[in-house]
Amino acid sequence: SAYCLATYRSFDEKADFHKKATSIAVGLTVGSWTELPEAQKAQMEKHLGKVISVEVHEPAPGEAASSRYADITIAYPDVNFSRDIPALLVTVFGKLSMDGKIRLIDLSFSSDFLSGFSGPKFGMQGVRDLLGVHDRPLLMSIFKSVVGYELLALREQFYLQAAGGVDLIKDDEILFENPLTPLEKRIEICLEAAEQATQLTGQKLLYAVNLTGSTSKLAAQAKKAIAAGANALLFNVLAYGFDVLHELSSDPEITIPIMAHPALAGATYPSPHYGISPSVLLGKLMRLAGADLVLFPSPYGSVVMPREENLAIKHVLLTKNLHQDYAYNASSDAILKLAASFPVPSAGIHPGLVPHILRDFGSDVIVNAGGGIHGHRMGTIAGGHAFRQAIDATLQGISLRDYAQTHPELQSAIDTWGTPE
Ligand SMILES: CCCC(=O)/C(O)=C/OP(=O)(O)O
Ligand SMILES: [Mg+2]
Repeated sequence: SAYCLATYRSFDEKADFHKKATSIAVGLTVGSWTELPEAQKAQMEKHLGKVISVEVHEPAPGEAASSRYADITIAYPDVNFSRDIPALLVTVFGKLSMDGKIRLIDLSFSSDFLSGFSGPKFGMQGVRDLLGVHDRPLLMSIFKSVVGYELLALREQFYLQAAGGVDLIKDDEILFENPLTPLEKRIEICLEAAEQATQLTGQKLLYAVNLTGSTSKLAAQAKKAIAAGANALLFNVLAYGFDVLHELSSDPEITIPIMAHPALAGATYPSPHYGISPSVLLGKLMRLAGADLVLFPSPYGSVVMPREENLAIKHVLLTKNLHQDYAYNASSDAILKLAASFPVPSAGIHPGLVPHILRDFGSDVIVNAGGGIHGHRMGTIAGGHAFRQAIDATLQGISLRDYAQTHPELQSAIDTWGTPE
């Protein structure tokens, strides 16, 4: 049979980690092993978890005993669970997530398990194709201060963002269905504004409207949005669960890209001793569940995630396949290639940070900002221009300060937020 692999980082001052690994492998699969009669063992073997590796890290001299840990990899027979993310997560980290200082730091999937997932419907390439932009990073802006606003105010704010040359505009994740700006109306006025802006910029534009409401109505709500002309969806995945994203992304009638927002991720990824690593939570699982674009805190903004974690997310969102061809995964010929998801490092991004973003992510990235656009001293349109100028300069290998000498919007952004260069 084939296996899904989970790697944990377990902290314990004196545990026998090999013993612990065996108890995890048995406890989360067949329950008990040594006491079983031989006849039963033969029958249960295919359900038995296997310890793949245990790497113990003893504290260095002078280091606290509490820093002792082991990285433990366990192979779980995929015959033990159904082809859905809840089944996998409950198997590999359900009860175990509550059992002391232990963190899920990696997951890899058997081809059989992956066969249950078609991944992102558009992915990075598909989003680029929709916009007709293949030669540079994309630029996205975020509505700011939307709650309590009337349609006209929203329309105006949308137009100013679009006129600044952004490629995508997203609702803020805290904008829900409300009497002032109901979904269909919001879509109508924003797409009108988009058309008006396109006459100025010549650019196409995606507007990711926030898909909200009760889970049972989400698919219908998405189709209502599409009927109203929506061309992208924003979705607060973690508040609903990965399986809801999977349902939406695999629905053939949902024919527009889905943008995954990381809201609530901070409840799970930050601790080094507990929870789930960002590359799993905001990387592999988002792509597996079918997110076309994935937002996550950048290493340099206001809500910060360590740079190595950002780079790990980038890797798993873009890598050619999520299948780990392991000795235990017999069918290596059916390696599936899920479409790559667009990385969107976010929060506190301003034009001065563009060189860092392109250094870390290259061109396959979406530069995303709310305050960094609306907070521009010369106004929102200038905010978009400043970002486009920063991207152009960086792609040409010109320093922002030099480029700013002939580009006032960029100069003004540097005056306000500086640039680490
Ligand atoms: C990581 C999510 C970022 C987000 O939702 C958001 O609204 C960012 O806004 P700014 O920090 O760019 O103003
Ligand atoms: Mg937001």
